[in-house]
Amino acid sequence: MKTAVEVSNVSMRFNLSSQKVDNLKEYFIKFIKRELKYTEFWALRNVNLSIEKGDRLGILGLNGAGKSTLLKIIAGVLKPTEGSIVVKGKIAPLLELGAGFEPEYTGAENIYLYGAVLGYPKDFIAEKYNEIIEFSELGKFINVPLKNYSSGMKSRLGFAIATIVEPDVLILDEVLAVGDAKFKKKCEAKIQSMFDKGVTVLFVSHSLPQVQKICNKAILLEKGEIIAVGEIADVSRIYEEKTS
Ligand SMILES: Nc1ncnc2c1ncn2[C@@H]1O[C@H](COP(=O)(O)OP(=O)(O)OP(=O)(O)O)[C@@H](O)[C@H]1O
Repeated sequence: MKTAVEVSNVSMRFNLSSQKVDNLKEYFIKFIKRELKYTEFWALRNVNLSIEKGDRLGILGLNGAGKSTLLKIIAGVLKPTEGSIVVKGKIAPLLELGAGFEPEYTGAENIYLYGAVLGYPKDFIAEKYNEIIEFSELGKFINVPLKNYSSGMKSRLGFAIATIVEPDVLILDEVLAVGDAKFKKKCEAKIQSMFDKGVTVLFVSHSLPQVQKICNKAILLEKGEIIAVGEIADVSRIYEEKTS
């Protein structure tokens, strides 16, 4: 079996501001006077994980357990405080669609911008440009600034750009919003076709039935630490015990 994703000793620290700063001026004054106080908070602690090629891994855990933080680190959106990540092949992070969009630029311009954020070369985006527009069904709105899009339109464009590669690793969030029911169906069909090709999947969800339907393996996170890892049936049992 080949490894698709290797997470080694990953820890993530956030500095939680423990006081209210009302404006930028106040922030700078407090900053210079060294009056800013932070509480250190470790959202992930010493996470080690090896995901085999073709595995579909569910990430389970209560609110605040660190699930999204782990996915963002694997997707390269967040840099871990400690540890390292290796991802083999192309990755399609379907997390916060369009988080890298620029509101003042048109949809067409954002295809290049967001494509660059996802690490696609310019030539590749140019080649796939029409396909992206076609999938997004934005028609003439593609030349309108993003600030005039509805949230559904933004996520449609985000999905169309993020799935233009044939990914080796697909990162999915249960709460992924991709527009109306009709467009959602089209996205689900696209995701299913990636599943059929044997893509490696990382899936975050609070719905155990949904995780059981999609995944063969799972991990259970608690307060930033992995407390169970293995076959979906075994981890489900532990998760049910914890949540009942
Ligand atoms: N940018 C940030 N700054 C400070 N704290 C953060 C930041 N992002 C996440 N956290 C904290 O890290 C912890 C883990 O958050 P994360 O979003 O990974 O949890 P989760 O398991 O995905 O939760 P949920 O099920 O509620 O979506 C939380 O306590 C959260 O408050």
